Order: sequence, then structure tokens, then C-alpha cells
Amino acid sequence: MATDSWAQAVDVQEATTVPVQFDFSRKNDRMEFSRRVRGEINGNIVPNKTENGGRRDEGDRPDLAEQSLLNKMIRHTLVKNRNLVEVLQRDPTSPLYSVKTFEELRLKPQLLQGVYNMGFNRPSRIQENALPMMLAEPPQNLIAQSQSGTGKTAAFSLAMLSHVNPANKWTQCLCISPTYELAMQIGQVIQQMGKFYPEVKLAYAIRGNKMDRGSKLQEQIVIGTPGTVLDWCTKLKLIDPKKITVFVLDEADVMIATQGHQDQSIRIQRLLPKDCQMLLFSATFEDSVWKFAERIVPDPNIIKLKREEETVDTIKQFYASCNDKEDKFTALCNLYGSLTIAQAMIFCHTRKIASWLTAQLTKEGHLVALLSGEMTVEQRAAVIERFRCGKEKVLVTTNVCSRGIDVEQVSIVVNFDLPVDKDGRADCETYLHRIGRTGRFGKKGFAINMVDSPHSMNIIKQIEDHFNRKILKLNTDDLDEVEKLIN
Ligand SMILES: Nc1ncnc2c1ncn2[C@@H]1O[C@H](COP(=O)(O)OP(=O)(O)OP(=O)(O)O)[C@@H](O)[C@H]1O
Repeated sequence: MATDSWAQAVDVQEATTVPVQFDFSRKNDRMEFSRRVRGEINGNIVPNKTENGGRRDEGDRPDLAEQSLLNKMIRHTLVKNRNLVEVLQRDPTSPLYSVKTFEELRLKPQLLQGVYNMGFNRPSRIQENALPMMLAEPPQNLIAQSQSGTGKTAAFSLAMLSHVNPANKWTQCLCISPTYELAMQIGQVIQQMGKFYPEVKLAYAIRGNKMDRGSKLQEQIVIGTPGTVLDWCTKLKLIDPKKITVFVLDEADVMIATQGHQDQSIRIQRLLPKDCQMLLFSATFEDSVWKFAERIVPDPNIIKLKREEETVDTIKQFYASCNDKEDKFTALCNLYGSLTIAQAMIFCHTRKIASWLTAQLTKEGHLVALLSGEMTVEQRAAVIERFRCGKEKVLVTTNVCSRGIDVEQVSIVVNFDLPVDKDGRADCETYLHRIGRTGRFGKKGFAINMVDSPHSMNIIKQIEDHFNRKILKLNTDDLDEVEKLIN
């Protein structure tokens, strides 16, 4: 590992700094800041990735940080999970506490009020175990993994707010997050939860939030991205890292996927006192995340909540035999009436095809919405919101939409292009994400796969073998048959 790659990353970050001062407690300033940093002036869409031949256009692969932000923006409620929480205690002989109510946590009354004011009646599954651990005395370190929307952010926000001493006018809790947008989202949760505890102040250590060297911050909680936090601790000396008592690293999986962030995070962690409480959260836990987590969090307790498994068992799967792209389009037009009885998602391989298909369908007079990687996260969130409340019936999209977003009401999925990996073989995992349902919803669904070559027919065979389920032929010219099968 290059010893100074973090320093290089800091330099790059600084070079792109926007030399404007914003007040981040004001919504308008935050929005303006977000627009300027992204170069979106006057609301025009500025493609945020290379237009041609870029990584995105090959298959419109989701950017993890964007995906995560999108999840946060469209999530209004807790994701319920019936799977059991797995807890590995550092000291297996000590009693394992779990709570069923927020009262049991003996929170400060202002915080309890804040929690209830957010509409939380009881702790979520992961919070039941994580909160007692995080609030224990002496402090315990924690590594926690559970899917997006299960209540991790709310949990560590409450832990930080509980730990600070508002009488001390220096930074006591430090939270790092992969992007400034994600940091802002966390800040909003803390502000909401701490609404009745105004003595506790919050600062954002994010790109563009220029500070003068030397003066010490008075805010008790600082949330930021690794580069700027490191800067504030070392170069600018705004924070005394030795006075930090709680360190939170959120979205560890996204963090390690971002160049330089891993080194920067480790650098920050090394500045902290040995008895500082270390908390790390992640939605997924591959080996690389695990290795990173162990470097950041010594002697951890570990909490894992498995994702509910998706299955194709309740899905009726079909394929439509076509000659080429235009023929697939004609087949889709024939199907359109059946699609709009319920709600449908149409998946394309690239955003170029998705745009083409949307334009063609619109030209034919069909109402469709497009969701693709060239849109800003805010625009994507707005489209998903409209689709969710039924204002849009048919959504054309690429892989950006296939992961992480539970669009439960979708009953028909059309694979205009079959999901393939980089070697051109069936990508069964993506197929499952596109058409799968969790057992909990158990709702019936339909998947229609467009086949336009012997190669794509072969992919159908691979998918059939993988899931051990037959994919039946659908004659899209015989509308009566289609209606009968789908309805
Ligand atoms: N105990 C609770 N009761 C009801 N709602 C809750 C509770 N805890 C969190 N929520 C709500 O559930 C949603 C998801 O929570 P939160 O953002 O904390 O999850 P997360 O696991 O951090 O997910 P992400 O990483 O996507 O933010 C939020 O809208 C939050 O306000």
C-alpha cells in the first residue's frame, strides 16, 4: 500500500474545492452547494460520467455511493426483516442485552422526545441489540452489518447524541461517510433526533466548507468525508483527535470502493485515543470489507442481520422469440396493454438502449418513464417516487435500478436485454435481483425475456439450469394468449 496515497487524495480533493462559504444549516445553501459542486447550473442535467465508452455505458453499473444515497432519499420507512440477528460478543461470558423499547435505554429525556417525534415507536431489529452495546459503560466497539433501511444510521446517531457532553465545547464524536451527500443525510438525522437537545451542535467536514487554520471547533459532533476530516484533524488542527470519544465509520463497503478513502480512514483512526469507542457499519460484508473493518475496529462485538432471500419460485417466467432489436420493440408494443394493467419495469443493458426504447415507445403513444444513470440522484428519486405512487405505470431502466430498490408493486419485469456478465454469460445474480421477490411478499410476478439470437437463447437455457425452473415460450402476436397467461 502506498504510504502517502491518502495525502495525494487529499491534494486532489483540495484542488477541486469550491471557494465559497456556505451555511450548511440552511436548506437553500445546502442545495446551492450541491448544485455547484456537481456543476449543475440552472437545473440542466450534466452527465456525471463519461458519455461514450465510459464504465457506465458498458452496462450502466451502479455507483455504490450514488445507489446508497438514492436508497436513503426514497426510503421513508424501516425495511422490516424477519431474519434473526446474529450477535458475536467480544466477551461471550458477559450477558447479552437487547431492548424492546426505547425507554429501557434510559436515554436523556430530550433524546427520547426526539426519537418519538421522528415516529419511532420501538427499536428496529438491529437497534434492539446494537443500541445497548453502543450505550454500554465502559464503551464497547461494534461492527454491524445489515441491509440499507434497517435502522443503522438512526442507531449510531442516537449513540453519538447520547455520548456527548454539551457542556464541553469541543468535538467529541467523529463520523465519517464516503461522500458529502451521504454525510449531509446523516447530519439531517442527527438534527432531527437532536431537535429537543439544541445545546449539541453539529459541523460538516466536507469539501467546500472552508475553515480557517488554528481555531478549534466548538461543535461536539463532526460528520464528514475522510479527506476533509483528516485535514481538519492534522493540517488545520480544528479538531483535537485525542479528545474524540466516539468514532463512527458508516458505509464501510462504499468507503473501500472509493480510491483513497480506506487509507484516509485508517490514518484518522490512528490519531484517536485507544479507549475511543469505534463503530463501523456496512450493508454488505465481503472479505475486503471485513479486513478493513478489523483494522478500524479493535476487539469488536459483531452484529449481523441477514437479508431476506429473494426467490424466483413465485414468478412465472417466459421468453419471447424475436429477430432483432426492432422486432423486440414490436413485441413490446404488443405487450404494452398487458403491462399497464399492473406496473412493469423494462430492463435494458445500456442507458443508450434505454433512451432509444423510451423515445420509440413514446413515439408510438405509450406512456413510459425513464430511469437511467445519466440522471442526477435527485431526478432518479423523483421518478421512483412517481412510479411508487402509481403515477407512472411502465418504467424503462438499466441496472442502476435493479439493486437495492424494492419496488414491491412491480408485477411484470421485461428483460428487453438479458443480464449478462462481462464474458457474455448469463448473470443469474442480476436476473434474480431484477425479477426476484422476498418470500415475505410472496406475491406472484411475471418475467418476460426478449430473445433475439441463438446466443440469447443460450442464456435463457443457462438461467433455466441455474434456477432449475422452466422458462416458457410466449407468443407476443397472440394477444389473447398473453392476456390469459399474464392475468
Ligand atoms: N426504530 C425505528 N422505528 C421506525 N422507523 C425507523 C426506526 N429506525 C429507523 N427508522 C426509519 O427507517 C428508515 C431507515 O433507517 P436508517 O436510515 O437508519 O437505516 P440504515 O440502515 O442506516 O439505511 P441506509 O444505510 O440506507 O440509511 C428511515 O426512514 C428511518 O427514519
